[in-house]
Amino acid sequence: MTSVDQLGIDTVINKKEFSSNVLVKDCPVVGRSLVANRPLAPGDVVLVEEPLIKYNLKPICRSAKSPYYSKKLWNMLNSMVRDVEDDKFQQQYISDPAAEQKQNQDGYDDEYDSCDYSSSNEDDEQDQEEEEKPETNHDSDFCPGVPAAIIAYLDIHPPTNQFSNVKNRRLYKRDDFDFFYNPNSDIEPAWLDHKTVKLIHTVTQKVADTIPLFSHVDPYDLRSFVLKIYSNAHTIVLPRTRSMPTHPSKKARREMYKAKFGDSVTYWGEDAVDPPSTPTIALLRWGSKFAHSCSPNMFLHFEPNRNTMVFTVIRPVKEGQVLTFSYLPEDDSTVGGLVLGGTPDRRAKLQKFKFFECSCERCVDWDWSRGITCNACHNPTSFRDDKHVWTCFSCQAQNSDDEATFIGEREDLVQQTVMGFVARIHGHRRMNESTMRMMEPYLLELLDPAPEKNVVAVPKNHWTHGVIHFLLASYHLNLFPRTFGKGLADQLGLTRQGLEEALVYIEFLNNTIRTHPNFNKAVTLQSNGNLMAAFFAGWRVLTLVIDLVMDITENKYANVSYEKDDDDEDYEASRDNKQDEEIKSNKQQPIAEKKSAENDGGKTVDVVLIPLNQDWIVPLTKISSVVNKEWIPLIEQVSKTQQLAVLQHMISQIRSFGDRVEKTSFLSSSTASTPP
Ligand SMILES: C[S@@+](CC[C@H](N)C(=O)[O-])C[C@H]1O[C@@H](n2cnc3c(N)ncnc32)[C@H](O)[C@@H]1O
Repeated sequence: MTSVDQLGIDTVINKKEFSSNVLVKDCPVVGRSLVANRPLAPGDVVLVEEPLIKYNLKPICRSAKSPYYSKKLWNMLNSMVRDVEDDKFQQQYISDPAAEQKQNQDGYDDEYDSCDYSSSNEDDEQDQEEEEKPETNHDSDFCPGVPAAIIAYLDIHPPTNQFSNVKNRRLYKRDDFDFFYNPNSDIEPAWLDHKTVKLIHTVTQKVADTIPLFSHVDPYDLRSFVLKIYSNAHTIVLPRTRSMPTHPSKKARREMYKAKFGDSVTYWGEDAVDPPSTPTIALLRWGSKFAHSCSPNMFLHFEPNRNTMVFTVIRPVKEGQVLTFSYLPEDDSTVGGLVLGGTPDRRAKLQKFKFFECSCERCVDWDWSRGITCNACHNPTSFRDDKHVWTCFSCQAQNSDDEATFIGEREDLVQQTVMGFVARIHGHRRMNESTMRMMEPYLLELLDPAPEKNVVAVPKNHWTHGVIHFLLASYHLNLFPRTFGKGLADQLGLTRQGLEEALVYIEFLNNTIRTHPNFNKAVTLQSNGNLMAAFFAGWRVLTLVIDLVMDITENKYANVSYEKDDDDEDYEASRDNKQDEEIKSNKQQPIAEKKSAENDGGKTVDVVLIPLNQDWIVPLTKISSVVNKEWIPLIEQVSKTQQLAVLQHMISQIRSFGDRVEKTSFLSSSTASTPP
């Protein structure tokens, strides 16, 4: 074991804690890694470090971060990557038609949008959507991207003449990059069979040979730099930079984002109130030495104000234990697809972009987020181990992949469909009207297919079952009421349905992602689960539930006294809410709660509460119980030293929501038990 001080800790901000908390060790399986030098507790900060290099994944103009960028160069590099990719794809497809389908399973982005649900008759809308496709298929922001890495290389080895005016350039030492691991085909020729490695080799050689700006570059050095970026760098999502004084309406919008924006775990900085702009690639000297785990013991966030990456412990770590974080994004922009999804998909992604077969505790455990229905006893309790054998925990029947129900084409189609909808609701794809209209019946059909279709229903313990409920909840609690009105949604029972769907999703996250099932107590393998991934994925649906409850249980007229004017259209329009009517006619008994007045310097006002709809009490109480009792105490421990503003804001919203559900359901039951 080696002390980190011996290897140089210039980039580390918390030098003292870092060198006392960790040691460098050659470990079995994960190789050279950082291990705990003493027992660590949730909330302990292991490393605060400044990136050695940082650049935009998709630069759009020449800037301090991309001084060598030009549109022409960018297009040239993208077309080189595309040519090599197309070439490779053609060769592979000619020799192996099955590879075409496999190719599409490697990523969860646009490829996952090719399923038949979008075969509606509105061609014009489809055309518009086609135009939105990015210039190259980046798979996801997780993929570090070859063109941006090639441009970033010029920061380290700048061209001599034309760019002598590039200012404030950081000077790198010759050996700055020797510290990083990369797959080296000179030592292991087998790397030449790896698709991404091969692509990087071909493109970097072509760049050095043909682009004058790179004529001074050693192709071998350029190639190993790009491979090092792929193997070691992190993606972070930064907010848009603000150079103008903030207009009050923008400030209000930022406040709204502050409340809503819970979607990027890689960016949890204190300014996380603006929507994110371009993803940024950051290479850390010491941060790159932590191993990956899909059930990690640390959580990584970026602090833009200090330009530092922070690694915080999220569960107890014993002395000597390998310190891990998730190389896969834990944020819910890839909801279900990666950290929430099945082991083969996570492993494929890590193999494709990080060049290793993941052997973390979750990947070698039973694949808990991919349960299927046993074809012998018909219970949804059959799971696959890392030897690819499906075993039913109810009747012990065993099956191979070929014999397992749902696995194969059906699973692929369901995954494509749900990820296509997720990309439209929360990703970069637009939700057009026809897609929205057919979303609900399509998803319901997946859960309960008509017998004549002769297809398997999505199994209860499969991650897509959870994500389908997340999508349905988003539809019933948000999309439908926004389009057709809250009153109609409520009248049709869709709000209650949405709350029940939200509960299914939260329970999936809690029972499968935050912890793992334990059907068979004799099974010794049991990974720890991923609290942060469950929390961030849950936030998307929680924010809808919280908004609904906080809005509908507050009597907004209680503190407003003005005479009704016959011409007051706003007043009339607001009367279509059934519950407001009931309050005004005093059918229900309001109680009061204190809250900070939003526009009044933190002054508190009395909020008059409205009893909770009886039908909603059960799902809401269950949601609140899972989140407030099982998640929040742990999240509070994690944020104890860092006090991350965004995390704090989420915690306080969830706490207020729990409080409101409790008070207004009490009010509802006391109203119900009062004789008329
Ligand atoms: C970013 S590097 C980590 C530091 C590296 N071991 C070094 O010496 O610089 C990533 C490499 O660590 C190993 N590794 C990390 N996490 C792993 C995991 N969960 N399973 C298997 N190998 C892992 C793989 O060899 C991977 O290519």
